[in-house]
Amino acid sequence: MKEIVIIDDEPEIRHFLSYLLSQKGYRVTLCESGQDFERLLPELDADLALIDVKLPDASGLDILKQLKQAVPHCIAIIMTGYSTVKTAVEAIKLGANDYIEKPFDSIDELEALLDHLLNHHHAPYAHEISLLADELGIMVGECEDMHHLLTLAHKIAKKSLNVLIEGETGSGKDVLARFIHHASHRSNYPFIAINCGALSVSLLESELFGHEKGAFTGAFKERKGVFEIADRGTLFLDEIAEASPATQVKLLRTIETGEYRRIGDEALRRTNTRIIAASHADLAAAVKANTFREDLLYRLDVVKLTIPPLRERKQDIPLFLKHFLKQHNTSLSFSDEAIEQLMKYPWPGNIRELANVVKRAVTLAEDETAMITPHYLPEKIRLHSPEPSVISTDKCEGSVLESYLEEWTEEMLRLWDHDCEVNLEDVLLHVKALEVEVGKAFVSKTINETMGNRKAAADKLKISTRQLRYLLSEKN
Ligand SMILES: Nc1ncnc2c1ncn2[C@@H]1O[C@H](COP(=O)(O)OP(=O)(O)OP(=O)(O)O)[C@@H](O)[C@H]1O
Repeated sequence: MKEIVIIDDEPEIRHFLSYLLSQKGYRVTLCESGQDFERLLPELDADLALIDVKLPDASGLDILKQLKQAVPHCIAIIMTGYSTVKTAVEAIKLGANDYIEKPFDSIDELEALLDHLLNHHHAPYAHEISLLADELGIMVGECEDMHHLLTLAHKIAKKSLNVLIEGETGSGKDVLARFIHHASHRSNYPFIAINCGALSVSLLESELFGHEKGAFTGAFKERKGVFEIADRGTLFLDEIAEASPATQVKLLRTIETGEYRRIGDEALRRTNTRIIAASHADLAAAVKANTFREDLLYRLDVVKLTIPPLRERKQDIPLFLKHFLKQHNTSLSFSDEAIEQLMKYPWPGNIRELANVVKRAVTLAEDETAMITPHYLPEKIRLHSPEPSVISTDKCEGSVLESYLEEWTEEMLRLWDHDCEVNLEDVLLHVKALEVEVGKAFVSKTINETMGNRKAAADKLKISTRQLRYLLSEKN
């Protein structure tokens, strides 16, 4: 017989759960305080624990840690009130299997959750995650941090919580947002992605909230906004840090109340959209720099998922290569030397950059060879040495630029001296690489100066944010 322990100081909750679960044939043990739990712990061998997040003499998180240490196989569910949802998410990060909100909305759902957890436990979750990832063309890889991240994303997907995804450019924020949408109960409704950095203030507001006919010059007919289109679905707000202060205020209001107005319309409309926001910039730093609203960050950052950059999960590079080769439907493979070279490169553009490198190599190598050798890799990768000779987006000190320029000049003079056969295309690629790296260095330096505010950096450099993203090789 499966044993369930209930740790809650409210007698009504203990009695209700005890009655419900005994009826279902589970053996139930009750604890009314942290002290009670500690007394029981040495003898405890429960299959499932329901833990109140706040007890008068202990925190649910401490109890969870003790439980996971003493009885690792025990399934843990945190019981929380709305105001403590953030703590519940914290509990999931610490190993809780799920959380439920009190008062319980639906007893059926609670029963179904307990039955599912007790009868299918860990393996099916991993299985469900890998099935969904396959379906969406997501390569999960072997990095433990990524596995934790996807497990957490999968667990919270079914809750109506806003999510904030942080991660460097090209690291897979959009991919993760789609994964959450498809793992949620909203998957039959639209997933809409919108880039807050790519549109002017008025265009962004019209995209978000919609407009009435004649609301502004050029508004020839009425238009739905994405809050309306993604009703009951998911709205992915990419590059949220770049929304203007005025748009941030409107977003905050809609996120808080679920209400909005189309531009040029007085009527109040309602939306039930889950927000997933993403930023490559550190939003906490943006709040400190007064470029992002603290209250908006608080609303968005209910669950924060941080994607590690590719350079911190290089063990996955060979798997990504296979994944992308398969997508190109080719029999080509990478030589050991090419893989070695790819493993040394720091990948400032992350997975997008890697995908582009594979695409380029396949295009060049197809019909010429069966093996992609370093020859088919871009200069920046072939020339890269583990020392910081290539400018990365987060290292933009003058010395790094200087050493890159020195290396570039040396290589150009070598080509010029004709001691080897010259392929003019290679020379021109080398010139192009210089343009790219110098552009990137200026942009990175300016973004650092503006504390991550891309709009301010673009203004300072007298370019558009779209151009800035292009210079950072963020868009194909
Ligand atoms: N785990 C993954 N498996 C397969 N492909 C991936 C994975 N992660 C990212 N990619 C691919 O890498 C590219 C960039 O991913 P994505 O657009 O999600 O990055 P991003 O962090 O949202 O970028 P940006 O900061 O520019 O918005 C896409 O082509 C995507 O398909």
